[in-house]
Amino acid sequence: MSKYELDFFVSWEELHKAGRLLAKTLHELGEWKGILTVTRGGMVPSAIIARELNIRLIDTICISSYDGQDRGNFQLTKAPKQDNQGKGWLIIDDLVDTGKTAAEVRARYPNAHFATIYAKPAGIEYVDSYVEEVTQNTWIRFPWDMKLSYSDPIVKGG
Ligand SMILES: O=P(O)(O)OC[C@H]1O[C@H](OP(=O)(O)OP(=O)(O)O)[C@H](O)[C@@H]1O
Repeated sequence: MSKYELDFFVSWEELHKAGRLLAKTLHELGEWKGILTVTRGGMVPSAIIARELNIRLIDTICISSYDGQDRGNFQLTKAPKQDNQGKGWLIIDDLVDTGKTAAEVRARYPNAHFATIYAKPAGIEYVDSYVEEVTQNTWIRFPWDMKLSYSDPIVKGG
């Protein structure tokens, strides 16, 4: 049985708004050399932040660990070399959940600034900036994982 009891549905508009809020925070912190995007979840947030902060230098850290809601094999397929352990760079992901991905990435780039849109308590210690905290038992449904579909009226079970 899944340990996630709650669904948190995020629309494109909400994601865009949260991404802009994160960009504002990051802008106030100073100048950034570039973005290291944690694929795939960090790609849309990175696009929003890159546009707002006029960042054109973007690289990827290719890593995955989930198969649906199940934690699968941890796979790191690409981690670019960085001068000075990532100093002056932003690392962007959509969320930290257990913090395992963030811990792995941080160990490689300890001087970079790790930022996410959402953070759950177990992973929050690895994040320098985030927009919103959600509970550990919540599964976040990002807009790229959803489609519009018909819903029954509430009186009919919708
Ligand atoms: O804090 P953690 O428990 O490590 O979970 C967070 C990570 O899990 C998700 O990626 P996922 O492994 O699902 O890869 P994907 O974004 O390519 O689907 C998410 O984008 C984070 O990178």
